[in-house]
Amino acid sequence: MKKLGFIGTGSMGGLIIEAFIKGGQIKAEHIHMTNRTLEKAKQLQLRHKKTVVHHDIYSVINHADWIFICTKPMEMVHVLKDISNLLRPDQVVITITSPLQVEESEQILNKQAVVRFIPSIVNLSLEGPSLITYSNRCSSDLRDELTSLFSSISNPVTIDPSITRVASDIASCGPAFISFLIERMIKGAVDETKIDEKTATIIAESMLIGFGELLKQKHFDLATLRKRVTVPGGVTGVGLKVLQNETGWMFHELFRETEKKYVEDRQGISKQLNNKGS
Ligand SMILES: NC(=O)C1=CN([C@@H]2O[C@H](COP(=O)(O)OP(=O)(O)OC[C@H]3O[C@@H](n4cnc5c(N)ncnc54)[C@H](O)[C@@H]3O)[C@@H](O)[C@H]2O)C=CC1
Ligand SMILES: O=C(O)[C@@H]1CCC=N1
Repeated sequence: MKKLGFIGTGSMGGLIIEAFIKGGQIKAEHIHMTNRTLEKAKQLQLRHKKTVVHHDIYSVINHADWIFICTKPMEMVHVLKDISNLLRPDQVVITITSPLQVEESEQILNKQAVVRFIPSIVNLSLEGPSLITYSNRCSSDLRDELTSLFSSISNPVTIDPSITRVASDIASCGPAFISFLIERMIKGAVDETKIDEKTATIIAESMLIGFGELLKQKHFDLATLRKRVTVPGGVTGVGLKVLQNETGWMFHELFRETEKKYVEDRQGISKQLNNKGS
């Protein structure tokens, strides 16, 4: 059984570890992890006693076959440069951030195969998308093995690098965007009617769970679902008209802005790649 290494056990690193253990393909004792603030990794170990906490990244790579780098994008290049001469050729490096392309990680490393696995917070429920890009160094057997691992916690979608930003906006930022919109729905309801926040939140969260389950059970696609709810001459139509007017080009603007941020992040990464010393 493969041993997994984790460099960075913050929000996402920690969540992926939890999900892999819950998914059942990986045993806790096969998880080797470290974090800059070691306490974070130790906290995770309190919940999964058999996981192994290491004091530094070098010890993690000594013990693991597949190594997940779960730091912020700008820290990722430093970590890759740090470990590049210590990795065995058969080890596999898995990055989880969108601004760094697999070819760029390969340039830093020597012979190792690189995979980009962009998770989503929803993967903690062993559901939802993850976005996968395999580098050319990945054999078809390795791709199969990794796809099987990723499938244990998500629905892996292989993406072309050209759609990385928008795919990640939908898959990974999407839960935050949807949460925000639902929070706005609750606030509107509380401000404009007699409902209290707690009741509105209970109803909204319950509606969302049912909504996800309907899609999962493939009763409807989004458009059919909307049409079924919109009784001719009823209230939904009135509400939808408001949404149509108010949302306008909102999401167009959102995707333009995230693209700008992506370009900035890519420039930051390029600078680091060209800076041979660090
Ligand atoms: N939060 C999310 O929903 C998603 C995040 N991502 C990606 O996940 C990555 C991590 O994001 P978060 O977990 O939210 O950030 P975070 O800040 O919670 O976690 C990063 C962790 O890496 C540790 N770290 C940094 N440098 C280190 C080093 N040299 N050695 C050991 N540990 C080190 C930090 O101490 C921190 O705990 C980012 O690159 C982000 O783009 C991808 C998809 C979704
Ligand atoms: O906010 C971020 O930058 C990360 C990337 C995808 C989701 N969260």
